[in-house]
Amino acid sequence: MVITEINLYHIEMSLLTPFSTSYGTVKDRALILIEVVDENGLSGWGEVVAFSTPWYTEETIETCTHILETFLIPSVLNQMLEHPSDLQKHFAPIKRNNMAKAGLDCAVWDLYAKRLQKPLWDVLGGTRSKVEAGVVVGIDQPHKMKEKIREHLHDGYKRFKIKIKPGMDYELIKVIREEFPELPLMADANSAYTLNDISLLKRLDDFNLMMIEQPLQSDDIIDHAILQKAIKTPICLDESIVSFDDARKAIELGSAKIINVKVGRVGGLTEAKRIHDYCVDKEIGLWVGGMLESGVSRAHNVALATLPQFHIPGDISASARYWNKDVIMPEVTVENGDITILNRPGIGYEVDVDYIRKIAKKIVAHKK
Ligand SMILES: O=C(O)CCC(=O)c1ccccc1C(=O)O
Ligand SMILES: [Mg+2]
Repeated sequence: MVITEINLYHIEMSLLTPFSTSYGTVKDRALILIEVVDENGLSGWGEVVAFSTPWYTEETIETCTHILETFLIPSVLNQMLEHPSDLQKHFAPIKRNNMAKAGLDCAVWDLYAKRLQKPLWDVLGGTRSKVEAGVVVGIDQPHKMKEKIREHLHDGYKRFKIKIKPGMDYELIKVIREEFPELPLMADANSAYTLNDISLLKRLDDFNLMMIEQPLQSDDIIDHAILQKAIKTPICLDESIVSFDDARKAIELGSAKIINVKVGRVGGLTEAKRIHDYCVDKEIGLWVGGMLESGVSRAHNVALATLPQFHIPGDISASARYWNKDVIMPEVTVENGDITILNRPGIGYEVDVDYIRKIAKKIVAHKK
């Protein structure tokens, strides 16, 4: 296939409820939707999930725009690609900038599957016809967090993640556990602790959490290995894993028993699948993470989650959990805690281009 045109749609959507983590709060979500068009006029879609500020990783929407327009798009436009994994050699001279790469990678995977007239989940090697949905409750007053959990339980979600931070940890989880003793519960610290907090982190073993996500700093895989030896709760790494090699090293060191795979963080579906395949042999638990993203990226996440090692329900919730109106048709829905896979070519959901054009702050077309 030859990509003859690449369009960047800069959009902004307001979250229905602000989302708070140990780093801060997100309310208005800026995103870039990427459309790649082939020589036959067929389109594939991807999304840049970086935030406006570098709080989660070092990338931002602005750095991604720069890297895409100056390096990634020129390296791909009008090149012959046999398979989406051919992008890796075009990306190789450009270090990191994974969210910029992932946006393009996902668009090319969607296009590739559409050209084959096959669903993306099938082309990726998925084996499930539905995926289990989990949900995240941001940091808030404990009674409000419990209220949210009650609502989401009612909606059927199968795994509950709460955000924690110093001062909102032991007592918070305790009050939640008192009301929900059997809840499949986990906590995400977004790097808010250090090894100085080891006694507190040990005490969290009291709560039978499914896992604790990214308790220590992003690059602390050695410290995470020390912590994992000291606590019973399985450690799940998020921010620390930005590549296949990071996953390999963290597993080798014993820094985690579980990995949260985010397509954006690792640079696309090709790298995500490599991590997946490695973790099958190593018996590492896997789930698909979320980035408060639009339906385009949610659709890619659903496809990825059909791969066999994704046994744990991910941060893949219904569109309506985030947005008044999503950019795909139909929206992603959760029924009895499951998202049913659509058996249509590519991501399976239709992108609402009219709506995107209407809300876009800027549309930039690239062709030679
Ligand atoms: O998409 C979601 O439902 C929320 C997922 C989430 O927790 C998150 C959202 C934005 C940035 C980082 C994280 C995280 O997993 O740490
Ligand atoms: Mg996380």
